[in-house]
Amino acid sequence: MSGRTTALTPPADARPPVRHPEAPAPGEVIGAHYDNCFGCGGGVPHGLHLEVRAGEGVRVTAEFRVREAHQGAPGLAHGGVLATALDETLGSLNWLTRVIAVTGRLETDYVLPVPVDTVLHLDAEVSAVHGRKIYCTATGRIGGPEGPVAVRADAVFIEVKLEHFVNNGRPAEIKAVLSDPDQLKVVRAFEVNP
Ligand SMILES: CCCCCCCCCCCCCCCC(=O)SCCNC(=O)CCNC(=O)[C@H](O)C(C)(C)COP(=O)(O)OP(=O)(O)OC[C@H]1O[C@@H](n2cnc3c(N)ncnc32)[C@H](O)[C@@H]1OP(=O)(O)O
Repeated sequence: MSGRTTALTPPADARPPVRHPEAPAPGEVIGAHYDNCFGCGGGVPHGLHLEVRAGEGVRVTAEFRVREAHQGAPGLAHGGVLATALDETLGSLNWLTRVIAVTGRLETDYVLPVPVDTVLHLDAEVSAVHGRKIYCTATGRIGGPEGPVAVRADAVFIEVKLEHFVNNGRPAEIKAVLSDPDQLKVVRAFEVNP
């Protein structure tokens, strides 16, 4: 990290993140948390369809192919879409800690333009935890997992309870989720870690 706002710097008494004993094994694909999620859901035709894998420790990797629907400038990915890819990858870290958290702050650096059809190789990790604040970073590389960094982000996610979604989501979608057995498995994964 460099030149970051104070809010993105963990305080001195922050602690290292803890991988949950039931976290997906390294290399395992972390499935979509919601079919209609713009970042990972299979039910969104123009979505990112991000495929995320668990890594070692509290780390994930992901791939995202930029498609025509993701353009900003002609032939280039929209910056907001790239921020979404970083945000979604960071959000997937929830599955390694089994702590449910939402983005509080996301600061993004755009280093290289990303053409349509490029595969963005993402990785993200939690660097520190302080109370409900989860400090994390992500990078997106092009030309391969070891290629040059095209985008990167530092973020603070804030731990929330399931009520955050139940109380704030549109009732129709909440009702549908709570009556879907597959979706309930996602909810239960977090209920075991209150
Ligand atoms: C039935 C449903 C099934 C659901 C199944 C599971 C679904 C799993 C979905 C996962 C999805 C992931 C997808 C990708 C990640 C998104 O995109 S998440 C969506 C984007 N983010 C949001 O919508 C969040 C909107 N913001 C909020 O709701 C509220 O501001 C927050 C973030 C919950 C915080 O509110 P709050 O709980 O009142 O927090 P508060 O007590 O004021 O502060 C707590 C601490 O956090 C710090 N803090 C608060 N806000 C910030 C901030 N913006 N920046 C820095 N620090 C902050 C405070 O300073 C405080 O620090 P301490 O004083 O403790 O040191």
